[in-house]
Amino acid sequence: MARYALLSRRLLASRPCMRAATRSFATATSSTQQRASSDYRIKLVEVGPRDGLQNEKTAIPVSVKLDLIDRLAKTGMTTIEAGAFVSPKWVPQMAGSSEILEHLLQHPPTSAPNPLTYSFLVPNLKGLDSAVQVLTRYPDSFTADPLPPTQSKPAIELAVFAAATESFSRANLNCDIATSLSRFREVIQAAKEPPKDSASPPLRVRAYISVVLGCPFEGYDVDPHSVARIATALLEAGADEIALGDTTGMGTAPRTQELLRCLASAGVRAEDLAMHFHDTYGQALVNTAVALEHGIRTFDCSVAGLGGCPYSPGATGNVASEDMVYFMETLGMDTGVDLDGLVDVGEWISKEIGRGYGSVVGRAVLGARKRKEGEGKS
Ligand SMILES: CC(C)(COP(=O)([O-])OP(=O)([O-])OC[C@H]1O[C@@H](n2cnc3c(N)ncnc32)[C@H](O)[C@@H]1OP(=O)([O-])[O-])[C@@H](O)C(=O)NCCC(=O)NCCSC(=O)C[C@@](C)(O)CC(=O)[O-]
Repeated sequence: MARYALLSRRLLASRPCMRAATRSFATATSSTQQRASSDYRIKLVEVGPRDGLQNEKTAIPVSVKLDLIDRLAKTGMTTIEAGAFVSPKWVPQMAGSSEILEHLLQHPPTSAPNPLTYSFLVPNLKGLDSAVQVLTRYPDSFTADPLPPTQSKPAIELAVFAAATESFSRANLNCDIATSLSRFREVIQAAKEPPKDSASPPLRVRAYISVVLGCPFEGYDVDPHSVARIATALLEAGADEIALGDTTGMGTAPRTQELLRCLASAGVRAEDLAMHFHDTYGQALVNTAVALEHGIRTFDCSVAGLGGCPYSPGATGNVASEDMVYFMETLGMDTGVDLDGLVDVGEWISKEIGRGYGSVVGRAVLGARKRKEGEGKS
Protein backbone atom coordinates (compact mmCIF):
# COMPACT_ATOMS: atom_id res chain seq x y z
CA MET A 1 0.00 0.00 0.00
CA ALA A 2 2.72 2.44 1.06
CA ARG A 3 4.58 1.50 -2.11
CA TYR A 4 1.69 2.55 -4.32
CA ALA A 5 1.17 5.74 -2.36
CA LEU A 6 4.83 6.61 -2.87
CA LEU A 7 4.71 5.73 -6.55
CA SER A 8 1.69 7.90 -7.23
CA ARG A 9 3.29 10.79 -5.32
CA ARG A 10 6.37 10.41 -7.50
CA LEU A 11 4.26 10.22 -10.62
CA LEU A 12 2.49 13.49 -9.80
CA ALA A 13 5.71 15.23 -8.80
CA SER A 14 7.42 14.12 -11.99
CA ARG A 15 5.21 16.05 -14.42
CA PRO A 16 7.13 19.34 -14.73
CA CYS A 17 10.37 17.44 -14.90
CA MET A 18 9.05 15.18 -17.64
CA ARG A 19 8.01 18.27 -19.60
CA ALA A 20 11.56 19.55 -19.27
CA ALA A 21 12.80 16.16 -20.37
CA THR A 22 11.01 16.39 -23.68
CA ARG A 23 12.60 19.75 -24.51
CA SER A 24 15.28 19.11 -27.10
CA PHE A 25 18.88 19.62 -26.03
CA ALA A 26 19.65 20.20 -29.71
CA THR A 27 18.39 23.76 -29.34
CA ALA A 28 20.98 24.48 -26.66
CA THR A 29 23.23 27.49 -27.20
CA SER A 30 26.00 28.83 -25.03
CA SER A 31 24.36 32.17 -24.30
CA THR A 32 24.99 33.26 -20.73
CA GLN A 33 21.29 33.42 -19.94
CA GLN A 34 20.62 29.88 -21.07
CA ARG A 35 23.73 28.44 -19.45
CA ALA A 36 22.61 29.94 -16.13
CA SER A 37 19.46 27.83 -16.32
CA SER A 38 19.66 24.61 -14.36
CA ASP A 39 18.42 22.73 -17.41
CA TYR A 40 21.82 23.33 -19.00
CA ARG A 41 23.87 22.49 -15.94
CA ILE A 42 25.40 19.02 -15.94
CA LYS A 43 26.64 17.20 -12.86
CA LEU A 44 29.54 14.93 -13.70
CA VAL A 45 30.51 12.17 -11.31
CA GLU A 46 34.17 11.34 -11.80
CA VAL A 47 34.57 7.63 -11.08
CA GLY A 48 38.22 7.28 -12.16
CA PRO A 49 39.80 6.77 -8.72
CA ARG A 50 37.33 3.92 -7.97
CA ASP A 51 35.83 2.33 -11.10
CA GLY A 52 38.81 3.52 -13.13
CA LEU A 53 41.41 1.78 -10.99
CA GLN A 54 39.57 -1.18 -9.39
CA ASN A 55 40.37 -3.51 -12.28
CA GLU A 56 44.08 -2.67 -12.63
CA LYS A 57 46.20 -5.77 -12.15
CA THR A 58 49.22 -4.15 -10.50
CA ALA A 59 48.75 -2.54 -7.10
CA ILE A 60 48.46 1.23 -7.34
CA PRO A 61 49.90 3.05 -4.32
CA VAL A 62 47.46 5.06 -2.19
CA SER A 63 49.68 8.11 -2.79
CA VAL A 64 48.99 7.92 -6.55
CA LYS A 65 45.24 7.58 -5.94
CA LEU A 66 45.30 10.60 -3.60
CA ASP A 67 47.28 12.59 -6.15
CA LEU A 68 44.71 11.65 -8.79
CA ILE A 69 41.79 12.74 -6.58
CA ASP A 70 43.51 16.05 -5.81
CA ARG A 71 44.27 16.77 -9.47
CA LEU A 72 40.69 15.93 -10.48
CA ALA A 73 39.25 18.23 -7.79
CA LYS A 74 41.31 21.10 -9.22
CA THR A 75 39.70 20.66 -12.67
CA GLY A 76 36.29 21.58 -11.24
CA MET A 77 34.85 18.07 -10.88
CA THR A 78 32.25 18.32 -8.13
CA THR A 79 31.78 14.67 -7.25
CA ILE A 80 34.63 12.19 -7.14
CA GLU A 81 34.20 8.50 -6.39
CA ALA A 82 37.24 7.93 -4.25
CA GLY A 83 37.13 4.30 -3.09
CA ALA A 84 35.10 1.27 -2.07
CA PHE A 85 34.65 -0.43 1.31
CA VAL A 86 34.33 -3.86 -0.29
CA SER A 87 36.02 -7.12 0.59
CA PRO A 88 39.73 -6.87 -0.32
CA LYS A 89 39.55 -10.57 -1.25
CA TRP A 90 37.03 -9.63 -3.95
CA VAL A 91 38.64 -6.40 -5.16
CA PRO A 92 42.22 -6.10 -3.87
CA GLN A 93 42.78 -2.74 -5.59
CA MET A 94 40.28 -1.02 -3.24
CA ALA A 95 42.05 -2.20 -0.07
CA GLY A 96 43.35 1.27 0.87
CA SER A 97 39.94 2.98 0.98
CA SER A 98 39.96 3.69 4.74
CA GLU A 99 43.35 5.36 4.36
CA ILE A 100 42.05 7.40 1.44
CA LEU A 101 38.95 8.57 3.31
CA GLU A 102 41.05 9.44 6.36
CA HIS A 103 43.52 11.46 4.28
CA LEU A 104 40.72 13.34 2.50
CA LEU A 105 39.19 14.30 5.85
CA GLN A 106 42.54 15.33 7.32
CA HIS A 107 43.44 17.42 4.26
CA PRO A 108 40.39 19.42 3.19
CA PRO A 109 40.39 20.65 -0.40
CA THR A 110 42.04 24.07 -0.63
CA SER A 111 42.09 24.76 -4.34
CA ALA A 112 38.97 23.05 -5.68
CA PRO A 113 36.98 25.65 -7.62
CA ASN A 114 33.61 24.02 -6.86
CA PRO A 115 31.88 22.42 -3.85
CA LEU A 116 33.22 18.90 -3.55
CA THR A 117 31.67 15.55 -2.71
CA TYR A 118 33.66 12.35 -2.22
CA SER A 119 31.76 9.14 -2.74
CA PHE A 120 32.56 5.60 -1.51
CA LEU A 121 30.93 2.27 -2.37
CA VAL A 122 29.59 0.13 0.48
CA PRO A 123 28.14 -3.33 -0.27
CA ASN A 124 26.89 -4.21 3.23
CA LEU A 125 26.81 -3.15 6.90
CA LYS A 126 30.42 -4.24 7.34
CA GLY A 127 31.48 -1.79 4.63
CA LEU A 128 29.33 0.94 6.17
CA ASP A 129 30.86 0.24 9.56
CA SER A 130 34.40 0.62 8.13
CA ALA A 131 33.46 3.97 6.59
CA VAL A 132 31.72 5.19 9.73
CA GLN A 133 34.73 4.23 11.88
CA VAL A 134 36.81 6.76 9.94
CA LEU A 135 34.07 9.40 9.70
CA THR A 136 33.43 9.40 13.45
CA ARG A 137 37.11 10.21 14.08
CA TYR A 138 36.70 13.45 12.07
CA PRO A 139 33.13 14.60 12.78
CA ASP A 140 33.90 18.26 12.00
CA SER A 141 35.74 17.61 8.75
CA PHE A 142 32.87 16.78 6.43
CA THR A 143 29.22 17.46 5.73
CA ALA A 144 26.35 15.56 4.17
CA ASP A 145 25.64 18.26 1.56
CA PRO A 146 28.21 20.01 -0.61
CA LEU A 147 29.34 23.41 0.72
CA PRO A 148 30.87 26.38 -1.12
CA PRO A 149 34.58 25.67 -1.76
CA THR A 150 35.56 28.51 0.62
CA GLN A 151 34.34 26.32 3.51
CA SER A 152 37.08 23.78 2.73
CA LYS A 153 34.96 20.86 3.88
CA PRO A 154 33.99 18.07 1.54
CA ALA A 155 30.64 16.30 1.57
CA ILE A 156 30.76 12.52 1.93
CA GLU A 157 28.35 10.28 0.07
CA LEU A 158 27.97 6.50 0.08
CA ALA A 159 26.86 4.23 -2.75
CA VAL A 160 25.29 0.78 -2.74
CA PHE A 161 25.25 -1.32 -5.90
CA ALA A 162 22.55 -3.75 -7.02
CA ALA A 163 22.26 -5.60 -10.31
CA ALA A 164 19.46 -6.01 -12.85
CA THR A 165 20.14 -9.72 -13.43
CA GLU A 166 20.44 -12.62 -11.00
CA SER A 167 23.65 -13.89 -12.64
CA PHE A 168 25.44 -10.58 -12.27
CA SER A 169 24.18 -10.12 -8.72
CA ARG A 170 25.67 -13.48 -7.77
CA ALA A 171 28.95 -12.78 -9.58
CA ASN A 172 29.42 -9.33 -8.08
CA LEU A 173 27.80 -9.61 -4.65
CA ASN A 174 27.58 -13.35 -4.00
CA CYS A 175 23.83 -13.16 -3.39
CA ASP A 176 20.55 -12.93 -5.27
CA ILE A 177 18.85 -9.63 -6.05
CA ALA A 178 16.27 -9.91 -3.25
CA THR A 179 18.97 -10.53 -0.63
CA SER A 180 21.05 -7.63 -1.96
CA LEU A 181 18.05 -5.30 -1.76
CA SER A 182 17.31 -6.25 1.81
CA ARG A 183 20.99 -5.65 2.72
CA PHE A 184 20.92 -2.28 0.96
CA ARG A 185 17.73 -1.30 2.80
CA GLU A 186 19.66 -1.81 6.06
CA VAL A 187 22.70 0.09 4.78
CA ILE A 188 20.64 3.02 3.49
CA GLN A 189 18.62 3.22 6.68
CA ALA A 190 21.70 3.11 8.89
CA ALA A 191 23.49 5.73 6.76
CA LYS A 192 20.52 8.06 6.71
CA GLU A 193 19.44 7.57 10.31
CA PRO A 194 22.62 7.22 12.35
CA PRO A 195 22.11 6.53 16.07
CA LYS A 196 21.39 9.68 18.12
CA ASP A 197 24.76 9.47 19.90
CA SER A 198 26.62 9.06 16.60
CA ALA A 199 28.95 11.83 15.45
CA SER A 200 28.06 11.16 11.81
CA PRO A 201 25.31 13.21 10.13
CA PRO A 202 22.76 11.42 7.94
CA LEU A 203 24.57 10.74 4.69
CA ARG A 204 23.40 10.93 1.11
CA VAL A 205 23.24 7.48 -0.53
CA ARG A 206 23.44 6.79 -4.25
CA ALA A 207 22.25 3.39 -5.50
CA TYR A 208 23.68 1.81 -8.62
CA ILE A 209 21.90 -0.78 -10.71
CA SER A 210 24.41 -2.62 -12.89
CA VAL A 211 23.93 -4.36 -16.24
CA VAL A 212 20.74 -2.43 -17.05
CA LEU A 213 21.39 -2.63 -20.81
CA GLY A 214 23.17 -5.95 -21.14
CA CYS A 215 24.62 -8.63 -18.91
CA PRO A 216 27.87 -10.52 -19.54
CA PHE A 217 26.12 -13.76 -18.51
CA GLU A 218 22.49 -13.28 -19.65
CA GLY A 219 23.00 -11.17 -22.81
CA TYR A 220 21.18 -8.15 -24.25
CA ASP A 221 17.67 -8.91 -23.06
CA VAL A 222 17.64 -7.30 -19.66
CA ASP A 223 14.01 -6.56 -18.81
CA PRO A 224 13.54 -2.78 -18.31
CA HIS A 225 10.58 -3.56 -16.02
CA SER A 226 12.93 -5.42 -13.67
CA VAL A 227 15.21 -2.37 -13.65
CA ALA A 228 12.18 -0.17 -12.84
CA ARG A 229 11.15 -2.49 -9.99
CA ILE A 230 14.65 -2.46 -8.49
CA ALA A 231 14.95 1.32 -8.90
CA THR A 232 11.62 1.82 -7.17
CA ALA A 233 12.60 -0.51 -4.32
CA LEU A 234 15.85 1.41 -3.81
CA LEU A 235 14.13 4.81 -3.90
CA GLU A 236 11.53 3.59 -1.43
CA ALA A 237 14.37 2.36 0.79
CA GLY A 238 15.60 5.97 0.89
CA ALA A 239 18.25 6.13 -1.86
CA ASP A 240 18.77 9.71 -3.04
CA GLU A 241 19.72 8.81 -6.58
CA ILE A 242 19.68 5.80 -8.90
CA ALA A 243 22.73 5.40 -11.13
CA LEU A 244 21.90 3.19 -14.10
CA GLY A 245 25.01 1.20 -15.03
CA ASP A 246 25.59 0.02 -18.57
CA THR A 247 28.37 -2.10 -17.12
CA THR A 248 29.09 -4.01 -20.33
CA GLY A 249 28.68 -1.08 -22.75
CA MET A 250 26.09 -3.18 -24.64
CA GLY A 251 23.53 -0.34 -24.54
CA THR A 252 22.27 1.18 -27.77
CA ALA A 253 20.26 4.34 -28.37
CA PRO A 254 16.88 2.60 -28.93
CA ARG A 255 17.28 0.38 -25.88
CA THR A 256 18.41 3.30 -23.72
CA GLN A 257 15.28 5.11 -24.81
CA GLU A 258 13.09 2.09 -24.06
CA LEU A 259 14.62 1.75 -20.60
CA LEU A 260 14.18 5.42 -19.72
CA ARG A 261 10.57 5.43 -20.98
CA CYS A 262 9.84 2.38 -18.86
CA LEU A 263 11.34 4.05 -15.77
CA ALA A 264 9.33 7.21 -16.42
CA SER A 265 6.12 5.17 -16.73
CA ALA A 266 6.95 3.54 -13.41
CA GLY A 267 7.10 7.00 -11.84
CA VAL A 268 10.89 7.30 -11.53
CA ARG A 269 11.79 10.95 -12.08
CA ALA A 270 14.59 11.99 -14.43
CA GLU A 271 16.06 14.12 -11.64
CA ASP A 272 16.48 10.98 -9.50
CA LEU A 273 18.55 9.27 -12.20
CA ALA A 274 22.21 9.30 -13.17
CA MET A 275 23.68 7.44 -16.14
CA HIS A 276 26.86 5.37 -15.89
CA PHE A 277 27.91 4.33 -19.38
CA HIS A 278 30.86 2.13 -20.25
CA ASP A 279 32.18 2.65 -23.77
CA THR A 280 33.00 -0.93 -24.80
CA TYR A 281 31.17 -0.60 -28.15
CA GLY A 282 31.68 3.16 -28.58
CA GLN A 283 28.00 3.95 -27.86
CA ALA A 284 28.37 5.81 -24.57
CA LEU A 285 27.97 9.36 -25.94
CA VAL A 286 25.11 8.39 -28.25
CA ASN A 287 23.34 6.90 -25.24
CA THR A 288 24.23 10.01 -23.23
CA ALA A 289 22.44 12.12 -25.86
CA VAL A 290 19.33 9.96 -25.47
CA ALA A 291 19.46 10.38 -21.69
CA LEU A 292 19.84 14.16 -22.05
CA GLU A 293 16.68 14.20 -24.19
CA HIS A 294 14.94 12.43 -21.31
CA GLY A 295 15.92 15.22 -18.92
CA ILE A 296 18.76 13.44 -17.12
CA ARG A 297 21.50 15.82 -16.03
CA THR A 298 23.85 13.62 -13.97
CA PHE A 299 26.44 11.53 -15.79
CA ASP A 300 29.34 9.38 -14.63
CA CYS A 301 32.64 9.37 -16.46
CA SER A 302 36.22 8.34 -15.84
CA VAL A 303 39.35 10.32 -16.65
CA ALA A 304 41.27 8.82 -19.58
CA GLY A 305 38.43 6.31 -20.05
CA LEU A 306 39.84 4.09 -17.30
CA GLY A 307 37.68 1.45 -15.75
CA GLY A 308 35.83 -1.80 -15.79
CA CYS A 309 34.21 -4.12 -13.33
CA PRO A 310 36.30 -7.18 -12.34
CA TYR A 311 33.07 -9.22 -12.43
CA SER A 312 32.05 -8.11 -15.94
CA PRO A 313 34.33 -10.08 -18.29
CA GLY A 314 35.13 -8.29 -21.56
CA ALA A 315 33.78 -4.89 -20.54
CA THR A 316 36.16 -1.97 -20.99
CA GLY A 317 36.38 1.46 -19.42
CA ASN A 318 33.83 4.11 -18.60
CA VAL A 319 33.19 6.88 -21.07
CA ALA A 320 36.22 9.17 -20.83
CA SER A 321 35.63 12.33 -18.78
CA GLU A 322 37.47 14.38 -21.40
CA ASP A 323 35.12 13.09 -24.15
CA MET A 324 32.09 13.74 -21.93
CA VAL A 325 33.14 17.32 -21.08
CA TYR A 326 33.87 18.14 -24.72
CA PHE A 327 30.56 16.59 -25.84
CA MET A 328 28.55 18.51 -23.24
CA GLU A 329 30.28 21.81 -23.84
CA THR A 330 29.76 21.58 -27.61
CA LEU A 331 26.04 21.23 -26.88
CA GLY A 332 26.13 24.40 -24.77
CA MET A 333 25.77 22.46 -21.53
CA ASP A 334 27.73 23.67 -18.50
CA THR A 335 29.91 21.09 -16.73
CA GLY A 336 32.06 23.50 -14.71
CA VAL A 337 35.10 21.39 -15.63
CA ASP A 338 38.29 22.75 -17.22
CA LEU A 339 38.92 20.49 -20.22
CA ASP A 340 42.58 21.46 -20.61
CA GLY A 341 43.27 20.70 -16.96
CA LEU A 342 41.44 17.39 -17.30
CA VAL A 343 43.57 16.40 -20.29
CA ASP A 344 46.69 17.07 -18.20
CA VAL A 345 45.32 14.73 -15.52
CA GLY A 346 44.36 12.09 -18.12
CA GLU A 347 47.81 12.12 -19.70
CA TRP A 348 49.50 11.98 -16.29
CA ILE A 349 47.47 9.06 -14.85
CA SER A 350 47.80 7.04 -18.07
CA LYS A 351 51.61 7.31 -17.84
CA GLU A 352 51.52 6.64 -14.11
CA ILE A 353 49.72 3.28 -14.54
CA GLY A 354 51.47 2.40 -17.81
CA ARG A 355 48.49 2.59 -20.18
CA GLY A 356 47.92 4.30 -23.51
CA TYR A 357 45.83 7.45 -23.22
CA GLY A 358 42.23 6.22 -23.67
CA SER A 359 40.43 9.49 -24.43
CA VAL A 360 39.85 10.44 -28.07
CA VAL A 361 39.35 14.09 -27.11
CA GLY A 362 42.39 14.00 -24.83
CA ARG A 363 44.60 12.76 -27.66
CA ALA A 364 43.19 15.42 -30.02
CA VAL A 365 43.85 18.20 -27.49
CA LEU A 366 47.42 16.97 -26.97
CA GLY A 367 47.92 16.82 -30.76
CA ALA A 368 46.62 20.38 -31.18
CA ARG A 369 48.94 21.58 -28.40
CA LYS A 370 51.92 19.95 -30.11
CA ARG A 371 51.05 21.52 -33.46
CA LYS A 372 50.72 24.93 -31.81
CA GLU A 373 54.11 24.52 -30.14
CA GLY A 374 55.58 23.55 -33.56
CA GLU A 375 54.08 26.67 -35.14
CA GLY A 376 55.53 28.80 -32.34
CA LYS A 377 59.02 27.46 -33.05
CA SER A 378 58.95 27.87 -36.84
C1 LIG B 1 29.57 -8.15 -0.84
C2 LIG B 1 30.71 -9.12 -0.58
C3 LIG B 1 31.54 -8.67 0.59
C4 LIG B 1 30.05 -10.46 -0.24
O1 LIG B 1 31.03 -11.49 -0.25
P1 LIG B 1 30.88 -12.76 0.68
O2 LIG B 1 32.09 -13.61 0.44
O3 LIG B 1 29.54 -13.37 0.44
O4 LIG B 1 30.91 -12.07 2.10
P2 LIG B 1 30.80 -12.68 3.55
O5 LIG B 1 29.85 -11.81 4.30
O6 LIG B 1 30.53 -14.16 3.51
O7 LIG B 1 32.27 -12.44 4.13
C5 LIG B 1 33.38 -13.10 3.57
C6 LIG B 1 34.64 -12.36 4.00
O8 LIG B 1 34.65 -11.04 3.46
C7 LIG B 1 34.71 -10.10 4.53
N1 LIG B 1 33.88 -8.94 4.18
C8 LIG B 1 32.56 -8.94 3.95
N2 LIG B 1 32.15 -7.70 3.66
C9 LIG B 1 33.24 -6.91 3.69
C10 LIG B 1 33.45 -5.54 3.48
N3 LIG B 1 32.46 -4.69 3.16
N4 LIG B 1 34.70 -5.04 3.59
C11 LIG B 1 35.73 -5.86 3.91
N5 LIG B 1 35.60 -7.18 4.12
C12 LIG B 1 34.36 -7.70 4.03
C13 LIG B 1 34.20 -10.83 5.74
O9 LIG B 1 34.68 -10.25 6.92
C14 LIG B 1 34.76 -12.20 5.50
O10 LIG B 1 36.14 -12.18 5.80
P3 LIG B 1 36.92 -13.49 6.31
O11 LIG B 1 36.16 -13.91 7.56
O12 LIG B 1 36.79 -14.52 5.21
O13 LIG B 1 38.31 -13.00 6.54
C15 LIG B 1 31.59 -9.31 -1.82
O14 LIG B 1 30.85 -9.92 -2.82
C16 LIG B 1 32.14 -8.01 -2.35
O15 LIG B 1 32.95 -7.35 -1.71
N6 LIG B 1 31.70 -7.62 -3.56
C17 LIG B 1 32.11 -6.35 -4.14
C18 LIG B 1 32.49 -6.56 -5.58
C19 LIG B 1 32.89 -5.23 -6.16
O16 LIG B 1 33.41 -4.37 -5.48
N7 LIG B 1 32.65 -5.05 -7.48
C20 LIG B 1 33.03 -3.86 -8.16
C21 LIG B 1 32.18 -2.67 -7.77
S1 LIG B 1 30.59 -2.66 -8.56
C22 LIG B 1 30.91 -2.03 -10.13
O17 LIG B 1 32.04 -1.84 -10.50
C23 LIG B 1 29.74 -1.64 -11.00
C24 LIG B 1 29.51 -0.12 -10.97
C25 LIG B 1 29.16 0.36 -9.56
O18 LIG B 1 30.67 0.58 -11.36
C26 LIG B 1 28.35 0.26 -11.89
C27 LIG B 1 28.41 -0.41 -13.26
O19 LIG B 1 29.33 -0.19 -14.04
O20 LIG B 1 27.47 -1.18 -13.48
